[in-house]
Amino acid sequence: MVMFETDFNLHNSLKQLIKEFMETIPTKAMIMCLLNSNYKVIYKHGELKGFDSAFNFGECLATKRFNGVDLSGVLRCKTQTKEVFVHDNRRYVLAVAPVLSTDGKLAAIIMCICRETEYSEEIFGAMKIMSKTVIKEVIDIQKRLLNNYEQAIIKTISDGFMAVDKDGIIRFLNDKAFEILGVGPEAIGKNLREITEFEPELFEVLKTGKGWIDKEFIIDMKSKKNIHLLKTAIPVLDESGKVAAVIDTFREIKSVRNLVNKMTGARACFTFDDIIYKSAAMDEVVKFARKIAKSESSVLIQGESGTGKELFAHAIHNSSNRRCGPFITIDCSTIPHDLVESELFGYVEGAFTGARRGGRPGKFELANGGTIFLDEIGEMSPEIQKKFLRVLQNRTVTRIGDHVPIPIDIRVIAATNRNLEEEVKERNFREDLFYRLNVINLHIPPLCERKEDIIPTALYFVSKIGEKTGKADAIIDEGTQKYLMNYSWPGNVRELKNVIERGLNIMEGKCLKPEHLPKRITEHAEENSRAGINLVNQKSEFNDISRLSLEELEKKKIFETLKLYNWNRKKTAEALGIARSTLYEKIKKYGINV
Ligand SMILES: Nc1ncnc2c1ncn2[C@@H]1O[C@H](COP(=O)(O)OP(=O)(O)OP(=O)(O)O)[C@@H](O)[C@H]1O
Repeated sequence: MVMFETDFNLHNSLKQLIKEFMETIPTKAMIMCLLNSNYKVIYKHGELKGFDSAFNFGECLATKRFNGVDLSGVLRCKTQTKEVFVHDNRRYVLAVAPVLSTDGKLAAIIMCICRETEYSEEIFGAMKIMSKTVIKEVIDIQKRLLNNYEQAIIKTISDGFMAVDKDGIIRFLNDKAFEILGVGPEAIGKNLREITEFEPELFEVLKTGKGWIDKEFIIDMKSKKNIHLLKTAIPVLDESGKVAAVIDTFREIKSVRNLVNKMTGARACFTFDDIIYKSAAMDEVVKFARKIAKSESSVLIQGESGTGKELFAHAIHNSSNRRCGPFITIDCSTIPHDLVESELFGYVEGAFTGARRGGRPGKFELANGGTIFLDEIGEMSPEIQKKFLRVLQNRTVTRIGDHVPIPIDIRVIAATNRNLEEEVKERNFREDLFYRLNVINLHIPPLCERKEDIIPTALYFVSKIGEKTGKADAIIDEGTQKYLMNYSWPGNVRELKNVIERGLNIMEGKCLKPEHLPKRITEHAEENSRAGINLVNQKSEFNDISRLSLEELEKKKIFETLKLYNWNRKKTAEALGIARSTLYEKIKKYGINV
């Protein structure tokens, strides 16, 4: 861009000068033109009989000859020259003044052709002045431009910027570099070794001329310890190809991570406003979660699959003081066993004097300054549980292959649909880890225990999912609502969401009807009514919800087992592990039609 502007300025200035000069010349028998560095005529002033028509300087000069005059010498020597030549039995003077840029390259050519009788040394002198004046002017512009650009770039880049000369003397530091390295302007002029606690690898670059791009370092400065950086070092060579300086740009890894998190979506998307409920049970859970969101303590969220554990984890993070930090999710059930360690703790590539070069950070490091959400924590292997406990105790992680702990500042939210207390009893889950995680416990009740939430949540999904398909104002008819209420929702809110999405996809009008529901829901309701279970009409949902739901579950279990064993009571009693007489009593109690 700078070059383009420079050429543009150069050519414009030259055109102007040629024009002004030609206007002062009384003779008409003269042409002065400007050629670019590819020998193409870009400007022509004046007239010369016999040369005007079909006169193509570009072509002539492409062969570096003009009317038999060999110009290659002039252009090669890059000095101003003139020759006399004959055209149509007349003698002409051809004068050429190359315009050279600062690095000695051909930037343009001023060329003049005139009858020998019209020629004067002033013309030649003027051409010389033109080429010199302009180039000086342009160089000044170029310098000014470059200076402005450089300053603007260096000032505005969010990276630290350091220039070190061939002896390792710091020649330049920008404001960001002062901030990151914890040094002041007095560092300029000092040897790099004086401000670091190790032999800086930049000396290697000065020695070998080999730089690097985006390498990770943890460095200790005299003024500041443990700076975790991503660095790029570019050697600057002099004319003879020797390393004259190194330009070192760097940024703090936390800012790199913030950027990565932003780009890769390692953010919590939901807030408490996204949690839909009407039930008193859920109201209590949400109120409690809002209260503990600001705390720094670990949270263990328990609940069946699809009840919204992840949703709560997002909402807690977004209401916490860490909301601007990363939110990193680890699904402990899906990371391949042999990758768990490197995923969680990261690894190093190799170590070298003073500074440590990193391989890849683990999820704990990525979560630094934010929240780590460990989903399905119950699936974590005992070996990893042990290592994880150490991270929580020491608040540091050590990358695989390294021995230096990296301090981390994270809040842990874990979730499971297992009964973790039972897992502890069964020795599948470490007790010490359980207590560390279970500082705050949140239990999300299954959807079947909070029937008042079914319809509001279903309507919410209609408007949310319907937005994309133009069915946001669809209604759920009464019959459909009854089916939804009578179903037991083993997949909880996730299942409800899927059912609504499916229904919206297959329905044609504006009303979600029973035929738009999956068979398992309508059949289930019919079975329930055959079993004498009518969940919708149960009046006392509020009075003693836990007792009623237990009974309801028992009734359902007996009905399903009877159905499974083709209404054979002996087999059913055996399968349920109860006496046949007890089974008869229950069938009678619950009014099941067998
Ligand atoms: N109360 C709610 N209001 C609105 N949407 C909800 C609610 N509860 C759950 N959802 C939605 O249901 C789906 C499942 O929720 P989520 O993934 O949080 O459940 P989970 O308990 O973490 O499931 P799993 O144990 O299988 O990981 C998500 O799309 C979520 O947004």
